[in-house]
Amino acid sequence: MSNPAQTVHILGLGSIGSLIAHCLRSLPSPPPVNLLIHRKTLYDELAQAHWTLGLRVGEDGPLQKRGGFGAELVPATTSREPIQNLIVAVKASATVAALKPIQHRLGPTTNICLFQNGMGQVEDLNSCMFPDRKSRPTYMFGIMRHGVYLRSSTEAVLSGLSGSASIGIMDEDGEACRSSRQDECRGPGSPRELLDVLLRSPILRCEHLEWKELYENQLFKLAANCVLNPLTAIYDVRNGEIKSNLDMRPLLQNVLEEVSLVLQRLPGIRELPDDQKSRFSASALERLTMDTIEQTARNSSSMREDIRKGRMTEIEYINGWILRRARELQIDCPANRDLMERVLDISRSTRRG
Ligand SMILES: CC(C)(CO)C(=O)C(=O)O
Repeated sequence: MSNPAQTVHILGLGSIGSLIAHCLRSLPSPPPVNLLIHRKTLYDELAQAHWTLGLRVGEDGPLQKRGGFGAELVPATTSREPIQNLIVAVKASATVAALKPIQHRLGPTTNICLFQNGMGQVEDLNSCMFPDRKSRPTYMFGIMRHGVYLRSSTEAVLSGLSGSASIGIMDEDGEACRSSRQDECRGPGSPRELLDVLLRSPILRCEHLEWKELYENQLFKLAANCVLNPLTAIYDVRNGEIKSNLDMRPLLQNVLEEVSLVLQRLPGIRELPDDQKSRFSASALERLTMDTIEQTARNSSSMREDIRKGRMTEIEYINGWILRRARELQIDCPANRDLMERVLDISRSTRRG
């Protein structure tokens, strides 16, 4: 990917966006990486850091700096250059607002890879920005299982190397690139080319999953986020403390029991044979969540960080998404509702204060 048309644009420089930007610029013969920045203060801070981003592996690991980034201040940019590859790492709730100013640069040949927590963003993008099927970009999804947080706007901390990521490609029907379209999927500027670049990073440890498997993994990650994110935000603790805190265990189990009831009734899951559906049982989700807690024990979750920094959280795309599906399926989910309300209350008071 040395052709400037193959530039990877990154929208959102929180912990995930910074990690991906850093990993891409760490590759041998790295692709051009262009940072699309909304906040003038962040743009100025990066300019002061001579357009470098730092990453520490482990809290006390050495600071590894990477540079050579392009950058555009999005609201002010006059560029009309079409965007071929876009990685979206803004908060789920900010997706449409963040993409609107660059809408004229996106089209059916754009590859948009969403590296976000939560579910429902593609539905939002399609209804608000791409109502016409023919104008829609190719969507890819990334699931991030790394524990990573920002120590400052130009320094990310990866809590360890035990995390991993998964990526998959949807076609316009919501299915993976079919085998008959593999060539189309692999050509220059194709989603597969973007995927191959991401797969090369030894730190990201990305695996490629077919759509069905990716969708299931999104739901597993969502289940873990439904407990980990709100609990760490409400109790103001690091991820690992959930495991040792016995008070939180019953709450965790109640939330996952409701999540399990909802997930098992979703299209694509409810048709599965019983032995495969059992991967969505409450006890299976609890085991997966415990694994995530262990792998990211030293991390401060994104929701806890949002609350501490007085920013909006993604709760409506995590527990909120479960509650919307539950309403359609007429399943009562009091534990999820309660967690969401508590996070919204704390968020309102910290954002006011
Ligand atoms: C995996 C986990 C829970 C890591 O903290 C995360 O996704 C987050 O913080 O949002």
